[in-house]
Amino acid sequence: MNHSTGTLYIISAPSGAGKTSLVKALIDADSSIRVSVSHTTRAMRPGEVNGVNYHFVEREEFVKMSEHGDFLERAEVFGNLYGTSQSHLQQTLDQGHDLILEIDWQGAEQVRKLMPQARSIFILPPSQHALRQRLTNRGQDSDEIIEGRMREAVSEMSHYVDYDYLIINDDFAHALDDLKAIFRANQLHQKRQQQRHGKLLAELLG
Ligand SMILES: Nc1nc2c(ncn2[C@@H]2O[C@H](COP(=O)(O)OP(=O)(O)O)[C@@H](O)[C@H]2O)c(=O)[nH]1
Ligand SMILES: Nc1ncnc2c1ncn2[C@@H]1O[C@H](COP(=O)(O)OP(=O)(O)O)[C@@H](O)[C@H]1O
Repeated sequence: MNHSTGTLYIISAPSGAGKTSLVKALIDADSSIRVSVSHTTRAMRPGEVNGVNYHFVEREEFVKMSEHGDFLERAEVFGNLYGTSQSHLQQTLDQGHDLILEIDWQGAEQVRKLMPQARSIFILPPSQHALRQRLTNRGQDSDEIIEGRMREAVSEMSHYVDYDYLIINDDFAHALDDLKAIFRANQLHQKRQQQRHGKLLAELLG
């Protein structure tokens, strides 16, 4: 038995905490890890690419997909719909790749019920002040949108207790090390399980 299934990871954080930057740095360092591309009805930001950052769709198309059962999970966040498409998800895991879902707490709850083996990570900013600073410095949202995200941040952050791991993204390099450590430890665990399984199978088959 050389084949092992990848692990599904849920990563949540309030908007602006740095989850997209951390996940990008993680996959730059380990190309075997995949990130699921969600569908959203949100408007595209400058520099975003359809099919890369998100699949940008009209509300009508999203609702149609939802009624068709295309989503593993979906939620309304900041007045926009977001969802994880089922297609390729299991295939990616079966190919042995770890797969990351960057989703909010509502989506995380749905995925935990369906796939209890998923590991979940919550990323916190060092302070609300730093969070506002990052949203402002990112320079992609209006003041009104930033205020809305700050209001939602408190409610999103209150769910961190439900996650397996908590990372404080104060110093970026330190937070990235923590994230890498979680993936590495799990990969080693999976490898060990695989060795055990291989040994058992060899014994069974004589
Ligand atoms: N439930 C769910 N939430 C999602 C999905 N994709 C993104 N989100 C969440 O939607 C929120 C807003 O994401 P986005 O518009 O990219 O803003 P950003 O977090 O400020 O970069 C974040 O909390 C994401 O985690 C998804 O497929 N499902
Ligand atoms: N540890 C950090 N210190 C300072 N700025 C950071 C840090 N991590 C991320 N940022 C910056 O904060 C902004 C928001 O990060 P982003 O990854 O877009 O957050 P999210 O995906 O959680 O909304 C970006 O401009 C990013 O470069």
